[in-house]
Amino acid sequence: MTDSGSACGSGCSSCGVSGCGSRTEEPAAATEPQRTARSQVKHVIGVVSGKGGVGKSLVTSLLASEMRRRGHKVGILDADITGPSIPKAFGISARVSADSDGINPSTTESGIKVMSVNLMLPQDDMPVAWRGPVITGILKQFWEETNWEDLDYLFLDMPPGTSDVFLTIMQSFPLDGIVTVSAPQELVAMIVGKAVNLAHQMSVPVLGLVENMAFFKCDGCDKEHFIFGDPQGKFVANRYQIPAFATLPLDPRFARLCDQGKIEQYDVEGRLDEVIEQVQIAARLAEAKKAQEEDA
Ligand SMILES: Nc1ncnc2c1ncn2[C@@H]1O[C@H](COP(=O)(O)OP(=O)(O)OP(=O)(O)O)[C@@H](O)[C@H]1O
Repeated sequence: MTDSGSACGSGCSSCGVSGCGSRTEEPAAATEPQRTARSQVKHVIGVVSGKGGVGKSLVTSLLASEMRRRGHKVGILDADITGPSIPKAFGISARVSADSDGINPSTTESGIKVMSVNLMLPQDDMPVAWRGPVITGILKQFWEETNWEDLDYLFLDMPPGTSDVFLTIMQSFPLDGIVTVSAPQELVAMIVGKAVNLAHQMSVPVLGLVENMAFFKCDGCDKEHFIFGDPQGKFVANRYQIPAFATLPLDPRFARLCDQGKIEQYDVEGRLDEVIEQVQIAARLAEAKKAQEEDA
């Protein structure tokens, strides 16, 4: 059992929960090196949600677009293998190509590099009915063999929930931290707590919480309507000591721009600034730690 007893699957060799008194084997190395010579990814940030359909892919797309707008070199790895929605949101249909050096990702209009299983399938409505071990193998291959070139930030659109695929990503990708996405119902807030607790147990920093669909702004009266109930995000962020908090409105333009493949055009009007600041702080901390290790 773990300290809390909540995340134990008895698989000591594959479990990443730190501080477990029952561990008999150390987990696999936390970071696999990238094999392709054409990749230099500086920082990896996961975007997670305890529950499906709350807007995790949307938040991944908005964070990546905003970082790109600020001049960073950005990539997205669509790790939601069974429900990949990133290519559609950015209007990418060109299949990825491969050469002897590795897989070449597709590029969005503003220059974000994207790798997704949907960019390898002959048709984008072809289902992916693979079990966990196959999916985790593919994700590792995407990480190790994609020619990302130089990237400042790689965002991972993680699968929803806390499945075995989620656990593998938390263990085997060199994450600087995660951003978690929730919606304003109590149920969602409770499930966010599970993902956050798991991240804490695995020693992955939780950098920010984005409460999506927090309110709807009416054209007629310009008033904010809390149609899904009272916002929970601020309370959840305080409770789990998450340093940054942001809200996004329920906005039909999101769905429209995603459908049109033009999500890069959405202006978040500074709503994600606090979260982005924490991402940049985590990046600086990781760089300082790396420099220290190299000096030692
Ligand atoms: N704030 C919002 N306003 C309007 N539509 C939204 C909003 N957030 C998300 N949507 C729409 O809801 C749908 C689901 O969003 P999204 O794919 O980002 O969720 P998800 O959490 O990644 O889902 P899954 O867990 O299934 O991967 C999309 O069509 C998206 O355009």
